Amino acid sequence: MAVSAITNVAAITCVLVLTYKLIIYPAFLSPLSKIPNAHWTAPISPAWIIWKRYQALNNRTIQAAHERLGPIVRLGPSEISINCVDGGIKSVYTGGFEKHEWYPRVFGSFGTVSMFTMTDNKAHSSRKRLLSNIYSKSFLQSSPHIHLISETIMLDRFLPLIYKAVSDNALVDMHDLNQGLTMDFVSSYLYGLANGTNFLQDEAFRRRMLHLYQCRKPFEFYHQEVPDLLAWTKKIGLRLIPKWCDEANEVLDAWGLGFCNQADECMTSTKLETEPMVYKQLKQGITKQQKATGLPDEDPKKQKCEIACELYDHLTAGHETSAVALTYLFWELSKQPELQDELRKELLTLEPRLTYPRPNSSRELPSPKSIDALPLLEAIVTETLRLHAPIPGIQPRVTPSPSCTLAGYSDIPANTRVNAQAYSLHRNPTVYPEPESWEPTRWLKDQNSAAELEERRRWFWAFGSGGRMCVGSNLALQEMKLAVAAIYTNFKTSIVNDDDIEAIDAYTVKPRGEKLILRFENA
Ligand code: HEM
Repeated sequence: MAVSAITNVAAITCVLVLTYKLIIYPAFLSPLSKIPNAHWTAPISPAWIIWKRYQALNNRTIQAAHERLGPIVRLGPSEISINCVDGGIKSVYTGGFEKHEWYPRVFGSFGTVSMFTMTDNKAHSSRKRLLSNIYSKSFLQSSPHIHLISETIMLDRFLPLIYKAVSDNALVDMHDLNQGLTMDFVSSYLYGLANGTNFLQDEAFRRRMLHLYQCRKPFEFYHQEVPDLLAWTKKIGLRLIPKWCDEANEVLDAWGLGFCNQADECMTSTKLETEPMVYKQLKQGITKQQKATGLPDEDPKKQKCEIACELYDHLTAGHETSAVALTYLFWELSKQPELQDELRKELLTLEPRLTYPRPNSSRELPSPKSIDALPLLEAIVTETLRLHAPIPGIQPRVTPSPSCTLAGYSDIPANTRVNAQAYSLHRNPTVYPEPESWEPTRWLKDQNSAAELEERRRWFWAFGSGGRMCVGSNLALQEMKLAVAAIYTNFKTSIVNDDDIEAIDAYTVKPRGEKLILRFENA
């Protein structure tokens, strides 16, 4: 009798403690309980947001919650979303909150981490210091390597393809071609022009590799949001991620490693065609850092994996994002023939012009600086990156110890997952009136006040902000502007098939239909 009374008291105590810990404290007493709930179950369970993520509705769901509840919302017992600059992205991202493990869980490769996937700020800064300079605007604009890459890709691959399509009256899948263009560009800079891809001219290989890369994406959810479930199911022999994803990973890893082997053979080259700019900078930097520690040289195999992992991220982050931005830019412009004419007028002020075929076989292109200075082109690119941000999804960070204040809410406990998303920041109607409308003029100096432009710039988050901001933004902008300038100097575009052009709801996006069929005509 006494024993059963003790058991009962223990059981009741247990229930009371659990009720307090799992319901009463998080829902009513935690400092997070003051933050508006995106869903009534958010304080006690992350299930509802995980379910939305499983259904690929993350970005839209969070946006709807901010529209209803304001600049800060609670998504789960220990997860919040912010949607403001002051007290929001300025505190979290410029303030250097560390990355959440979400990144290495899904994007890790070669058994190690890269600048993109490192959670620790110190290790990250030391890696970023090695690479910032060769991705800076001034370096890229005056780089003879980028000059040769631009000339080769534009004059020998991209423009001849479009020119031929016009002559043959053939249609062009611009989304497919954009991925070829950006992969050729970024891989040539990473590993050397002679070692990079030639996706533009090798259609079959391009389609195969892009398919392998894209086919794994629907399964990223499991790594990102339910890693424990993935581990448990694996233990009992149940596969949530199909075997062919592993096979695709193997092929892609071998491909990434192959680039590094080729680049390594060109380490001593100073020829523009073969010198592997980013590879060389990274390898020399990592070796120097290792020497500075005074410890023995790093195991060459380990170093190889570190470099392969880092550069594989640049290859993937670098081609996919710029390609999708170009797809939406061509789509928007193809709906507006008058704006194409206006842009062409601006492009014809370039010296020399980007005319194709080349007059007198000249290969000289206008300087990147002169292309960068064109206001309408700049406005068109910026507006595309606002409305069709290639990374519109959440960028999770963790709050620091012991606590912090965000959007006016104080005592937010350490280790709370906090996200912002460009999808929402770019849809603030006070900053961007009629946010769903693609309106390049909102970025023009002569049509907006300095204060309006400054505010729009502050909320513009296509490349993120702070120490973890995109390292490749200047490369992306330079190659995109060159491609758009080359096209609209010479051609007019119109839409033939844009079925399912609406973007998927994900961290990185693409059109649901994975195509954009355009007709090109001589301008
Ligand atoms: C329009 C094109 C691009 C867009 C919109 C874009 C966007 C972004 C964003 C939003 C981030 C931060 C992500 C996060 O913290 O979750 C990022 C990081 C990064 N991006 Fe880009 N990116 C573009 C092009 C490129 C290119 C061309 C490269 C390669 C050279 C590149 C390499 C990287 C790397 C390595 C990081 C990690 C940086 C760090 O953690 O310090 N990106 N990018």
